[in-house]
Amino acid sequence: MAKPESTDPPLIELRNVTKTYGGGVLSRDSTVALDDVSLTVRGDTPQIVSVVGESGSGKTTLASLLMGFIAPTSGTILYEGQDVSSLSGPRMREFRRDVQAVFQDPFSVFNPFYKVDHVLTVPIRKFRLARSRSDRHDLMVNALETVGLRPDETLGRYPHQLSGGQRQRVTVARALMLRPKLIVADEPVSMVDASLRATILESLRTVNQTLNVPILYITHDLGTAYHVSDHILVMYRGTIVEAGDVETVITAPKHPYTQLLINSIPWPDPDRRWGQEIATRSEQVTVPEGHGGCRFAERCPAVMAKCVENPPPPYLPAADHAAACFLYDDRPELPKEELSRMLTLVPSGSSAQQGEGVPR
Ligand SMILES: Nc1ncnc2c1ncn2[C@@H]1O[C@H](COP(=O)(O)OP(=O)(O)OP(=O)(O)O)[C@@H](O)[C@H]1O
Repeated sequence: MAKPESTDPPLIELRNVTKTYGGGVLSRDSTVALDDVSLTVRGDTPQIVSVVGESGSGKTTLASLLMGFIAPTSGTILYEGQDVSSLSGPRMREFRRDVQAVFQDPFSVFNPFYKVDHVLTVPIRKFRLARSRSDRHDLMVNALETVGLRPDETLGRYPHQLSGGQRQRVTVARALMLRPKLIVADEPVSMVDASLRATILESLRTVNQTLNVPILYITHDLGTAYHVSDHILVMYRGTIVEAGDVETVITAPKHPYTQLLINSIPWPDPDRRWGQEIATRSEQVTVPEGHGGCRFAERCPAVMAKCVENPPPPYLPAADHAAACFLYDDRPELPKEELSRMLTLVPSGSSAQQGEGVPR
C-alpha cells in the first residue's frame, strides 16, 4: 500500500530544467543535454531508482544537476524547497552532505600516495563526524563492514593494493559515513570487471535496505538496472520518455524507444519473454529535419503525423506507468511535473529496517 505522502518539501526538485552546453541556447553549436525536465526526488522513500538510456541521452547531466555540480541553463533546482543557486554557505554544506556521489571511476577519488584510510578520514574531518580517534576508527570500520569489506584487509593499504571492486566499495563506504539522504551512483560498475559488479551493486543494495538511503543509479546497462532497482526512468535525448516500476517497464515497455532498447539486449533467460512486440507504423509519415515534435520520431517504428508537430506529454498507459508517446493519447495525461511522483507511489517492497549505522 502506498505511504501517505509527506508534507515536507522534497529533498531535491528540478523544475523545468534545461541544460545546454556550448554556444548559448540559440547557437547552432549548442547541445541540449536536458530538455525541460521536471523531477522530484523525495528523501523519505528508500528506493533504488535507475536512470537508463543510451550514451548522450543526458543521464550524467541530470545527475550533475541533482548534485549541484553544474547549474541549469534555465529552470530551477530546489533543495528542501530552497533554490540551490541561493543557498548560504552552511546550507550548501548540508546539501553537499545530504547528497553523496559514487562515480564511475573509483580511482578518481584516491590519491595513489595516500593509504585508503585517507579517503575516509577526509570527510570525517571536514564534516566533524568524530570526536576522537577511536570514534573515527569505529566510523570507518562500521562503514566498511556495511559494504561487505573487511576493515583489517582494507585499512592501512594503498589504493593499488585493492581490487577495482574493493576500491569502489570504499567509495560507497565513504558516501554512507555521511548518512546522506540520497546517493547518486553514476555508472558505478562500468569500469570494473563483470565478476566484481555484483558485489558493488550488492553493497549499494545493502546501504539502501539497511540504512534506508534512496539511491539514484545511473546506467546504460538495463540488465543491472533491472536487477538492482525498484523504479526506472528511461531517457532519450534529454527527455524522460518512460517511467515506472522496474518489473512493469522491463517486461511490458510502452514507449517504442524502450521497446527497442529492451529487445536489443540478449537477456540471460531464453524462456522468459522480455519486452513486448515493438509498436509499428500505421501511417506513412515524412519526418522533416528540425521538426519540433517527439525527439524519437526519426527512429520511431510507430511514428505518426502528430509526432512531428508537438512533443508528446507523458500519458499513463497503466497505473504508475508513464510513457511520453502519442500511442497512448487515449489514456490519462500525467502533468510533466508529476512524472516523478510515481516514484513515490509504489513501495519498494523491501523490508528495510532503520539501520544501526553511524548516527547523524
Ligand atoms: N561539458 C560538456 N560540454 C559540451 N557538451 C557536453 C558536455 N557534457 C555533456 N555534453 C553533451 O551533452 C549530451 C548529454 O551528455 P551526458 O554526458 O549527460 O549523457 P549520458 O547519457 O550520461 O552519456 P554517457 O552514457 O555516454 O555518459 C551529449 O550530447 C554530450 O555530448
